[in-house]
Amino acid sequence: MSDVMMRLAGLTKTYLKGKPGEVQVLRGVDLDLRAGEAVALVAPSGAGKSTLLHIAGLLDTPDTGSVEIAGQNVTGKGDRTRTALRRQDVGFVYQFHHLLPEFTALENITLPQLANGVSEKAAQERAMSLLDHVGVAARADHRPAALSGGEQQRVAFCRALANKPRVLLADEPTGNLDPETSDQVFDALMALVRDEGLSALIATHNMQLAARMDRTLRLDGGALRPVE
Ligand SMILES: Nc1ncnc2c1ncn2[C@@H]1O[C@H](COP(=O)(O)OP(=O)(O)OP(=O)(O)O)[C@@H](O)[C@H]1O
Repeated sequence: MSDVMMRLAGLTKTYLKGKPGEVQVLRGVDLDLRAGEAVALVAPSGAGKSTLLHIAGLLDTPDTGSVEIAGQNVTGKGDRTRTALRRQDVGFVYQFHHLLPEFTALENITLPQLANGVSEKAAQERAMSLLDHVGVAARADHRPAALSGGEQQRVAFCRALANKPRVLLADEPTGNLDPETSDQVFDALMALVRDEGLSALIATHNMQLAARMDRTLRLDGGALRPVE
């Protein structure tokens, strides 16, 4: 189907295969993430949420099954191609921001664009527009240590979207914030996702945040099931 932005089909993953401690984490994960759709991923701790997000984000490979992004089958491609596709098509947000401490907020968002061949002027314009969108433009020249946790996470969202990915993957993007800040920062993320027309798979333990997305899937027993 043409409106499927990311298709995961029959993904399996076992750690320590044939060794003591073997763990079969994914046992056949299927997901069609449609263009412009935001899907919440909920999972008990240890169910394999990070494993799934890393495979979807081309940071790891499945044992079997395939990952397709915008109709292109990524499975089996070499490291270099997968890295290029990841840079171009996928934005990643983690629970902790992972911003570069020695660079300002603005620089953290311009650097990935410069690495992708964007001109400095265009990169800065894009960065400022994103920062403005999430309400931290006034903090553009601050380094991460001089920003609040919520501001750091907003900057991390901007960085993830800097290169205009088609798919956003997020692993507990507001998980380290207090509930009120988490709510506001999550609103900023959803506004970005909607306005940029992104397809998003966002892991959260918070069912109220999950309810703001288009649908919710639970990862349990190695497979995805809808949550009503
Ligand atoms: N490299 C590895 N080698 C062996 N076992 C691993 C490895 N990575 C993860 N596991 C195991 O696989 C299971 C799933 O791990 P994963 O990190 O994907 O879970 P998770 O759902 O993200 O957990 P959490 O919500 O607690 O972060 C866990 O039992 C974990 O201990």
